[in-house]
Amino acid sequence: MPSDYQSNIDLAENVSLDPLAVGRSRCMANIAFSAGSIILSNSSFIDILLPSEKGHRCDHCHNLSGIGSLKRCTGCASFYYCDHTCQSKHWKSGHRKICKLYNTYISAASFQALEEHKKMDALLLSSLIAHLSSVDAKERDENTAFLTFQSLLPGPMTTSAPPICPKHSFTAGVIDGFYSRFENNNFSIHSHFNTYAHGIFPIASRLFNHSCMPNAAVKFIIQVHKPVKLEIVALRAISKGDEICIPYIDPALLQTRTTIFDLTYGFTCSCPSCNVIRKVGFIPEPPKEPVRFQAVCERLREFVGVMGLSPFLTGDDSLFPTELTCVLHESFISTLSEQFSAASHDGRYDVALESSSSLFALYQLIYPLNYPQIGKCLHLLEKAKTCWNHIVRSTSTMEVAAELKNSVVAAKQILTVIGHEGDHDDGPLAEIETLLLEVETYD
Ligand SMILES: C[S@@+](CC[C@H](N)C(=O)[O-])C[C@H]1O[C@@H](n2cnc3c(N)ncnc32)[C@H](O)[C@@H]1O
Repeated sequence: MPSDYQSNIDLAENVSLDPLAVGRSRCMANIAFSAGSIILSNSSFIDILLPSEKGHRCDHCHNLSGIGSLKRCTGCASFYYCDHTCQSKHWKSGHRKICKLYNTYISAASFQALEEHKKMDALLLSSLIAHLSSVDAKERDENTAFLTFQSLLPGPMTTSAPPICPKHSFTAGVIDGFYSRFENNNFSIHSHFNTYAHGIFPIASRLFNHSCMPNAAVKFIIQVHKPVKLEIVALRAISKGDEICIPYIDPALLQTRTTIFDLTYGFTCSCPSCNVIRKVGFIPEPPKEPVRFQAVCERLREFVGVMGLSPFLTGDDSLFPTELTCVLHESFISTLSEQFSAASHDGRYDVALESSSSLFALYQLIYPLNYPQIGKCLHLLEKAKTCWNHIVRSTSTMEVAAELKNSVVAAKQILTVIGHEGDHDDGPLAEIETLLLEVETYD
């Protein structure tokens, strides 16, 4: 068991579990949380880097280093560490059970035949078994993380576990039981909101249900020599007695998310946003013809400009105009994103800003307040950068300068609520600070 495993149960004392007929239980706030409060802090139980991150990050603490500066395990040459401290901790917590077998395991036909996400599950499961095999049975069976992991609800699929790496003494039934918890309790670990690893955080999994209009979100903290830490952050003020929910998947998957909940998690989402989508029923494709597409975008911006609270937050579909149902088609987001990127890249800043404003309007409709995807960029930081390019490369108006200021201030507010996440470099917040300095020259 990783000796650094830490779960801040003190913080979890501010929440409690309420029984539920569907999905066993839900997490309730025992106190009021202000926006930005950390509700839970929980170290990774097991985690695995994405293949693309191997050699860039330490396999133990995930610290990002320049290529060549990490120390490679001399046993397998496939795991990389900041230094002897990280290597020694990773060795003791399970790598010693995998090291000699790892390369044969990942090059075997049975592993190579797995789909990419199943390969990640197979590696996570191998890490779990390696952890469990590297401590004595008494210590293992009294470990909070392991006990909590075993208490997690299994996913709806009943597939057998993929081939795993270490030699062990668990029966196939026990391994399948572990595996049945992977699909619906697996977190994507991100830095500045870009996924770089997968991991299991049993206490967070035990506590938080999903909502497509969540009042909390997950972020990760990378600390040198320690396992990555998950934090649950309040996105807005949460009252005592409110249920606390996080998003399991991007709520912008407006059409496919129902299938994902059904197949991967085994539940039907009853959040206000899903209720509106159910009541809307058939979602038509957005018009292909540019003039009609632009008319839908204009109507969307107008509706969002005057709507007050989003119907996706209140669940009141009577507020949602029928002529806008096509904006819920997933191709609407991808079309606008492509328009925005292409126009921005080609220096057609007017077009880029209009696409960006439409995307931002859609995001205000379908995402809760302070949702990181809005602050992360694309629609505020990226928009601000486009405004800035517009200003420096052409004779743009005061209107664009005002839009730059509004975007950058709003992006900063969201990222301030979420707080720092991931790698130690300042990421999007640093870019915002730079842009804010530029904005001042226009005040
Ligand atoms: C990570 S666990 C969440 C904690 C879970 N409620 C428990 O009591 O252990 C994920 C599982 O919780 C249930 N669940 C999560 N969100 C739900 C929701 N919005 N409605 C119903 N069930 C939900 C599903 O069974 C899902 O597979």
